[in-house]
Amino acid sequence: MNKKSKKDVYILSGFLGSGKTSLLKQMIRMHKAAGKVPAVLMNELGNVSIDSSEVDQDLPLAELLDGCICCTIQDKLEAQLQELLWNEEFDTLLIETTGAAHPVEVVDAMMSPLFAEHLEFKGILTVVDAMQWVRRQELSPQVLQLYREQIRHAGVVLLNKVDLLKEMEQSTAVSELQGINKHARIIMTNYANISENVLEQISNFNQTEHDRVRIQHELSMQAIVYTFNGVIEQEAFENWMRALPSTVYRMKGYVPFSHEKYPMLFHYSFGMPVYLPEDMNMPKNLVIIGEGISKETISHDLKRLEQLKEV
Ligand SMILES: Nc1nc2c(ncn2[C@@H]2O[C@H](COP(=O)(O)OP(=O)(O)OP(=O)(O)O)[C@@H](O)[C@H]2O)c(=O)[nH]1
Repeated sequence: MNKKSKKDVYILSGFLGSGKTSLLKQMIRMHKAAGKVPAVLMNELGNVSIDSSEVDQDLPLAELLDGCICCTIQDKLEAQLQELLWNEEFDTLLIETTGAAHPVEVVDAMMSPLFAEHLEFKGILTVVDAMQWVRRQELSPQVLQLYREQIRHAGVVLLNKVDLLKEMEQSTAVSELQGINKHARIIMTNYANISENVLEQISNFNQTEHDRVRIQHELSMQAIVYTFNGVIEQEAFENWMRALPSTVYRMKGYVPFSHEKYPMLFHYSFGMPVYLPEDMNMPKNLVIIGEGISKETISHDLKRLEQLKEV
């Protein structure tokens, strides 16, 4: 593991051909200009990588081919991430997803409790092909639904290829996208050309701690990592879990219950918890993925459960 242990992670989402690789190139340029080293993880559906030749040779690069991060190749993703974290020197990880990926599933696949404490999830940037958006009625209902999901969970939405639209169409498209995600910053781009202050909207890129906390609260999607120091009562944990808002989509990790020798593997998906005993010690990390949730509140509440057990 290198000197800066927490790596900022951005997910680049968007339908096929929308401009994700163009955005990746812009983000690499921006990070380099700020003196940061970005690493790139590319996921493609085919078994040959086409886009990886677009990435500068000197950057750490991992490729996941022949399947989508969010469903078929989760294990490979874990292995690739671990390899990058342990063997490469970098500050930021840029993940380019396939056009078929659901963003919540990608965040879920990426935030493994085995190493989540080394990752700082910054947000999702979704690229929308402006012309395809105008003609979206030609898409199947399933593809249209995926489109909406990619927009709904983004911190920033790029309405890309605006050179192909008339001015009137541009403003209509912007308000339609804002209607789907009122928290996101919607920006019109050509060739995904964004300015540095767009990254400032979703990260602590050159920012004070105060600004970072304020902006994090406004983000659409968050992944929070809590590391337990002590043990907790299962009943108290379940009471806490039941009081969570419905915008917590997913939790997973190893929870140290007072009655168990080792932390238990815990999975929670849209309200349904599953517990599995472990027969060895695992990192006591709990990953919480959702929208409009506060890291401070969650950390405070879980710490209190640990303190309850101490007295
Ligand atoms: N006219 C126009 N073309 C663009 C713009 N941005 C990207 N393109 C073109 O659109 C095509 C797809 O761009 P990419 O950046 O490769 O998009 P992608 O989302 O990575 O594509 P896939 O990896 O195939 O999903 C390329 O031929 C780009 O040159 C734009 O703003 N205007």
